[in-house]
Amino acid sequence: MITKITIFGVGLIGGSLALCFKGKPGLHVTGYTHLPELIHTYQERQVVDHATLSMEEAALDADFIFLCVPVSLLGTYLEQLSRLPLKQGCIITDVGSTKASIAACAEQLQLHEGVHFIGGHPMAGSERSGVGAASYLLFENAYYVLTPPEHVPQPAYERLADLLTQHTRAQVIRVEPQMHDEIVGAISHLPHVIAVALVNQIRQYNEGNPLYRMLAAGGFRDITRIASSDPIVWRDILLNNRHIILQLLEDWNEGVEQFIGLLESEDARGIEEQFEKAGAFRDELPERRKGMITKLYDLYLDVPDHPGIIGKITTEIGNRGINISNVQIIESREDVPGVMRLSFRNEHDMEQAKAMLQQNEYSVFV
Ligand SMILES: NC(=O)C1=CN([C@@H]2O[C@H](COP(=O)(O)OP(=O)(O)OC[C@H]3O[C@@H](n4cnc5c(N)ncnc54)[C@H](O)[C@@H]3O)[C@@H](O)[C@H]2O)C=CC1
Ligand SMILES: O=C(O)C(=O)Cc1ccc(O)cc1
Repeated sequence: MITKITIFGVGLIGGSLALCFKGKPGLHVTGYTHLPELIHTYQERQVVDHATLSMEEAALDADFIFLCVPVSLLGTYLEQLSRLPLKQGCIITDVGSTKASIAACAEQLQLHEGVHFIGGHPMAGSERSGVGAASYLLFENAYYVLTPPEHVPQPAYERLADLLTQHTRAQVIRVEPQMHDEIVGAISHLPHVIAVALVNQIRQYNEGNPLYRMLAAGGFRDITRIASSDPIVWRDILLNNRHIILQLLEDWNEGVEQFIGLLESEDARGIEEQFEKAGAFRDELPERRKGMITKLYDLYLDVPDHPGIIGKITTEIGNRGINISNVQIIESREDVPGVMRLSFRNEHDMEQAKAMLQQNEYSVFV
């Protein structure tokens, strides 16, 4: 028995899902696009088993349909699917970053008997977009939120949850749509607005003096990476969740006012307290990077500006039989690698790597 999976919109998220499923025994992946030129791209990148411009063909015998298009198009796709003949037991799901509106839309539509809609949102992604940025590792160890309506039978929910758990290696979690939008509004949508506003503030200063861009350092890059996210995808998310985001921005303004007060009154202790409280909360955020679920032990080292140095360091550690679970280069300047973060699964490995690096005269800090 072959399980047929159809993906509408094979971009960053749709393409990453396709790569998780493609080539697995018993699974067949079809990709739908409205753009003829993308058929060739999908085939060239071998991201799907079959690519089509026909919605009917894509939907006809699918066991699972994933809607992976921008949020403003999800309702239209769902509505079109509700009018097509679908396979008995077919599960339609989406990956949209907001959940209340598509849940309401699904409730209004009359899906065929035995066909179910279950909202979904993988809590992983990037500032990149398009199928070229897709990766089968994207969802590993991330949360994958599902928002099933109450009337969806448990076996249908479990079929989808099992498919996702097994092939994306994400952790499926069930959340109510409105609560999803409130929380994701705060932890994802608000930060995107702030990053974009901050970059645009500096961009304007830079028009008068290009030193702003030249001197922009690691902290600025760290907190503004998501300002490079896709404008269409994010236009849709923000408009769709605008009521919640507007409330969040009011709270944000209160925080800004509070800071203004602290600076005006030269409240040194108050400023320290803000950093202390924020640091304590942030340091406790769970690490859920790819390839790990548990806490990681991190080492930082200054990377000298030599060609091949990163490979040399990781090889030296590997040669001692020490497993590195993650490597990240934290850019502090645009022209040199900067600081390298090496993550280990346990303290023993970290300590061994630290001793070895220090013996080799690297500047290491924990
Ligand atoms: N970007 C991210 O990090 C994340 C995005 N999402 C959600 O995933 C969905 C897709 O976003 P991405 O994959 O990032 O975007 P993307 O731009 O990489 O992919 C969008 C896909 O939709 C297709 N598409 C665009 N306009 C279309 C139209 N008019 N008709 C038919 N297809 C159209 C594109 O061809 C492309 O395949 C969005 O709903 C977004 O909210 C969810 C989690 C993370
Ligand atoms: O790149 C990042 O850090 C993100 O925030 C990715 C992301 C974007 C949109 C989502 O709905 C979920 C995750």
